[in-house]
Amino acid sequence: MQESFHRPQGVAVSAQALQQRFGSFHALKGIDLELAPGRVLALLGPSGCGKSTLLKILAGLNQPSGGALYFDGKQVASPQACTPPQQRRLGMVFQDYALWPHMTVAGNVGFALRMQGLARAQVQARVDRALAQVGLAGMGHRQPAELSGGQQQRVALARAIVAQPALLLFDEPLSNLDRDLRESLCSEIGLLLREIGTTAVYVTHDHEEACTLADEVAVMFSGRIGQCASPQQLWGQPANAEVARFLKLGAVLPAWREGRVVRLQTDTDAAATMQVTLPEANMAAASGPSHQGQLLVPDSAIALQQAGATATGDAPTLTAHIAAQQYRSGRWRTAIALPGGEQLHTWCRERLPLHARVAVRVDATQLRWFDAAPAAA
Ligand SMILES: Nc1ncnc2c1ncn2[C@@H]1O[C@H](COP(=O)(O)OP(=O)(O)OP(=O)(O)O)[C@@H](O)[C@H]1O
Repeated sequence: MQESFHRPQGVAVSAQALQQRFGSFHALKGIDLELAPGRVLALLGPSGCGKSTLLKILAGLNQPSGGALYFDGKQVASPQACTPPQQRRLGMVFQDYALWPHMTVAGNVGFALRMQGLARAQVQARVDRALAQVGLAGMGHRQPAELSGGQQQRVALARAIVAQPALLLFDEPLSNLDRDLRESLCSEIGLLLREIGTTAVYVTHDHEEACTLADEVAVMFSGRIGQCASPQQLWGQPANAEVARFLKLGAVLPAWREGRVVRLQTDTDAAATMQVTLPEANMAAASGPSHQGQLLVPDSAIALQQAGATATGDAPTLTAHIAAQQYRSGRWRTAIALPGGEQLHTWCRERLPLHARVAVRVDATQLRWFDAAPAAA
């Protein structure tokens, strides 16, 4: 029986319950997404979570085994029918640039326009404009082999935008470049996307890249979206412990709560328990009166208590030990290990002895609670 899906209005991309099976392996297990025109979505997640598989369905390179995909309210993919890539008005940028080595830069960028039968002068004008937009004005006569990796990726970007696509797709385009170049090109791509206003989907496993570029970030795990939100929301209000762990927001500790009162063991001594009352806003992932679950202690919520200092006010404290320190830009980035092995990170002015026992003051207003999730099907 064919499932029924709604025809989305005013949405550039709408994925409804998308599934992808490869034989018995279920690579996408029901993806729902909506992307407004001109917005940039990053697909972020660990290796093998299904980012590229989802991008290939958007590109028309894979046909979904379930669900439906709409571009501008028109269905482009379902298990029954699939619009081919060349009819989807797409621009694509891949990790390996995929430039034709025997063509000049201008030849590469203008190829699709020539195939569309545009007049020579028109092709030239649009190629020149696209090259200027990516910072390669005047380099159209060069061969790809005469360019650096970063410049080749700019050519690929110019080629993707020159035909004014309705949707731009990026598959880890910066992962072959060194760190400095990655950072600068990433901000440039972000600015360019805002300038041209094209809807875009960008696959990456790099948190910073996702935040720099995207209006929304979908964090994926094992073929599902764990959370889709703005970078600010994701970092400030992670929806579950898996998202918090993946984003490395801090330590995620097993705990117990009754109402808003959370208790966790703070030391190897079973009697040592920290008890805090969380603000209502930090309990969004809680239901029912009491529950076993996990407490996120973000790195930003902790401060090392000076040796010998007495606890101030009723700030809760954890006992931990110094696990490692690295000197960076005049300060020590300090890893603190909690009894269960989880680590928190903070900055110190001074070097501390390795394995020294320390007390860690915790700002309870920054803690977040997650009820233990039922076992995944
Ligand atoms: N054609 C295929 N046949 C069988 N399995 C596949 C196929 N394509 C992808 N897979 C599997 O589907 C899962 C998701 O793969 P995908 O490439 O989408 O992950 P990813 O999140 O993009 O990972 P990475 O960041 O490493 O590129 C993986 O387990 C992969 O092995």
